[in-house]
Amino acid sequence: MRITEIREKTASIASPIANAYIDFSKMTCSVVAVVTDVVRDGKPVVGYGFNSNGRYGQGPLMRDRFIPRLMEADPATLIDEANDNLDPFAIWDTMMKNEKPGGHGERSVAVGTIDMAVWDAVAKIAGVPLWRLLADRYRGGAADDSVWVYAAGGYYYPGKDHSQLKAEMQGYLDRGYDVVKMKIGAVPLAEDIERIEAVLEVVGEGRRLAVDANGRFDLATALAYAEALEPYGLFWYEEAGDPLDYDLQAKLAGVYSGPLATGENLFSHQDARNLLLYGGMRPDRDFLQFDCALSYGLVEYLRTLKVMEELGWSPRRVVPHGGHQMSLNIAAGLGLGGNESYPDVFQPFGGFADGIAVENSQVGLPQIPGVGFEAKSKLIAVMRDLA
Ligand SMILES: O=C([O-])CC(=O)C(=O)O
Ligand SMILES: [Mg+2]
Repeated sequence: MRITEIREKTASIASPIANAYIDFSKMTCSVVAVVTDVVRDGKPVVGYGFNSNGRYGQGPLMRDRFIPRLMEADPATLIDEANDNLDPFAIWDTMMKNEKPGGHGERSVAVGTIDMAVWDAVAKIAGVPLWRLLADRYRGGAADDSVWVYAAGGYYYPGKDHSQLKAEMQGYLDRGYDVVKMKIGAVPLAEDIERIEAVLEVVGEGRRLAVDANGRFDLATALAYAEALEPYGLFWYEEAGDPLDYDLQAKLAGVYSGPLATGENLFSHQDARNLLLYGGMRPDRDFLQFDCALSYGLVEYLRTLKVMEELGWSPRRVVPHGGHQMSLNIAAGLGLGGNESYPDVFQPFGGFADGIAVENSQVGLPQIPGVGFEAKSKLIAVMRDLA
C-alpha cells in the first residue's frame, strides 16, 4: 500500500466581502488529492482536502517541501500495520522532517491540507465515514448523530445596508440556524452598534447573535466594544485583538462577563496551550475555534485536544472555524461543541452534504466512506477535476 501521487491546485474563493482586517477579493485555497494504489470498487482510493478561507493557497510550500518528502520516503515507513492502512502520524512526521519548531505560519496550512486528504483516504480505505473511524479509535465508539452549527456571515461589502444585512440573517434563520454571526470592527463603534441592533430586530435576542472583530482591536478599542456589547448578552464576542496577544485577551476576560471566542489563528498545540495558560479564557463559558485545516491537520489537533484536557477544558468548548466537513467529522467523532457554517459564502468549499438540511441548528453527517466530499456534488466536481 502506498501513496502514488499528491496533486495540488489553487482555486479562487474570491468575493467582494470584507471583515475588519482583510477583504476577500483575491482569496484562494489549495485543493489537494492524495492518490493511493489501494483499489476500492475497481478504482484507486483518492483522499481529498482543502484549506479553510483566510490563508490563501499553499501550492508552492507543498511542492517545494511537503509533497517531495512524502514521495521520497520509503512507502513502508508510512503504513499503519495494525490497521492495514496509511499512517497519518508517520506521514505527518515525514512531512515535518527538518522543520524547526515555532513560527507556525503558512506551513501549518500546507501540512494541514495534505493531512485532511490523508485522513479522507484512511477512512475510505477502512470503508467507513471519518467520524465513525474517529469515534471508534478515540472515543470508544460513541459518535454524535448530529452537530450543532451556526451561520457565519454578516460581512461588510460595498453598498450593503441594514436591510440587506437583515435579509441575509433572516435567510439563515429560514434555513434552520438558531445562531448567526456578523462581522464588527471595520467601522466606528456607533455604526457597528446600529448594525447589531438591526440584526437583533431579526434574531430577537442577543444570545442568538455572535460578533467577530477578526483581531482588529487594540486593547482600548477591545474594552470599549466590551462595554458597549455587554448589555446585549451576545452568544460570543470573537477575536477582539491580535491572535497572539494573550495579555489583551486576558484583560478583556477580566471585564467582559459574556462568552468570548478565539483561536482560529493559532496554528499549533503550543500556541493553544499558551492561550489557555495566559489568555484568561474561562472553561465555563468561552469558546475555542482552532481549525485543523489551518493548524497542521488532525494529527496536531489530537495534540491540541490533549492539551485542553490537561488544562481542564472539555472538548465541548471547541467550535472550530472554517465551516468545512473535516471539522464536522471531528466534531461528531470526537465530541466537540459544534462547527461553523457559511451558508452563503466560500462556496463550494463551505457547507455540508447535499440533501442534509440544518434543523434546529443541528446538521447530520453522510454515511459514506471518508470525509463525505462525494456527498457534496459541486465540491467533489472540483476535486475530481484534480484527480
Ligand atoms: O472572515 C474571516 O476571516 C472568517 C472568520 O473569521 C470566521 O469565520 O470566524
Ligand atoms: Mg473569526
